[in-house]
Amino acid sequence: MLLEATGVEKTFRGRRGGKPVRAVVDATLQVRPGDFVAIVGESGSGKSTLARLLLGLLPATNGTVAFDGVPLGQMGTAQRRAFRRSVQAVLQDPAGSLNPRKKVATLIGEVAALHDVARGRDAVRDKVLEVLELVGLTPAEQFLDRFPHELSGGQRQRVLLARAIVLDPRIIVADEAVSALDASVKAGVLALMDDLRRRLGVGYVFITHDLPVVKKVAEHVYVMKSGEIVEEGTKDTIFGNPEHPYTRALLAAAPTLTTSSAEPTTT
Ligand SMILES: Nc1ncnc2c1ncn2[C@@H]1O[C@H](COP(=O)(O)OP(=O)(O)OP(=O)(O)O)[C@@H](O)[C@H]1O
Repeated sequence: MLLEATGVEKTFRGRRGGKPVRAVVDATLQVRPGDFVAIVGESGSGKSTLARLLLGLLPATNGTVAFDGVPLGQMGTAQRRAFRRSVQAVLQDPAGSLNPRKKVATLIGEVAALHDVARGRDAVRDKVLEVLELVGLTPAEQFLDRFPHELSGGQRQRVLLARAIVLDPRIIVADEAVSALDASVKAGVLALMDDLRRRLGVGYVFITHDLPVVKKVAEHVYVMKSGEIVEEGTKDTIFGNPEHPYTRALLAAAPTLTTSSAEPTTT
C-alpha cells in the first residue's frame, strides 16, 4: 500500500481548560498509486486534521500512518526526507500558501533547489518552465516574473500544483484546493489534476465538502462525521447506494448534485 492510515486517532487538548477534542477517531484509509481518493464531510468533521496526519505534519495520538509500508514513526532521516518529497500538500490559496512577495519563478524554484531536484540557476529555471507548461501556464516564460497578486485564482492554484509536482510526488493531499474557485475555473483545475494523474501517475487525497466535485473526480470516497469515517466505498456506491444516514443526509443537502453533469469540464 502506498499510503495507509490504520486506526489513527487525534485528540487535541481542550482549549482554555475545555474538554479534549477527539478530532479524528479510529480512522483507517488506504491510497494506492494513482488513486483519486476523496474525504468528504461537513465543517469540523476532522478532514483537515486527518490530512495533516497523512502528511506527517501532526503526530497521531494513536494508530499509524505508513508510506510504502513504513510507519512514519519508524522512518530514518533519509526515508523521512523521501516521504516529505513524495507526499505533497496543496491547500487553497486563500489560506496564504503563496508568499505574496515572491515571484512564481522563486516560489517554485526554491522548492526544487531545496529538495535538490535541480542544481544551478539554469537547471532550476528549466525545471520551473517545465512544470509551468505541465500545469497549463503557457507561455511559461511569461509567468516567471509574476507575483501571486498578478494571477487569477485558478492560475494561483495551478502554481500551487506546479510547486507540488516539481518534486515528482506520488501523492498530493489537496485540502479544499478548488473550493474557492468559480465553477468553470474549478472544472479546469480538476481536469488538470486528472491530466497530471494520467501523465505523471500521481495519486490524490482530495479533501472537500463539495460533493459535486467528488462526483466528478473521485474513485474512492471516505465520509467523515464527528472525527469518524462512517462510510467508505467506490464513488458509484457512495452516490448510488449510500448506506449511512449521514451520507444520505449529505447527499440530500447538496442541491447542485443533480445539475453537476451540466457543468463545463474544461476552462
Ligand atoms: N489545533 C487544534 N486544537 C484544538 N482543536 C482543534 C485543533 N485543530 C482542529 N481542532 C478541532 O478538531 C475538530 C476537527 O477540525 P478539522 O479542521 O479537522 O475539521 P474539518 O472537517 O477539516 O473542518 P473544516 O472543513 O471547517 O476545515 C474541530 O472540532 C476543531 O475545532
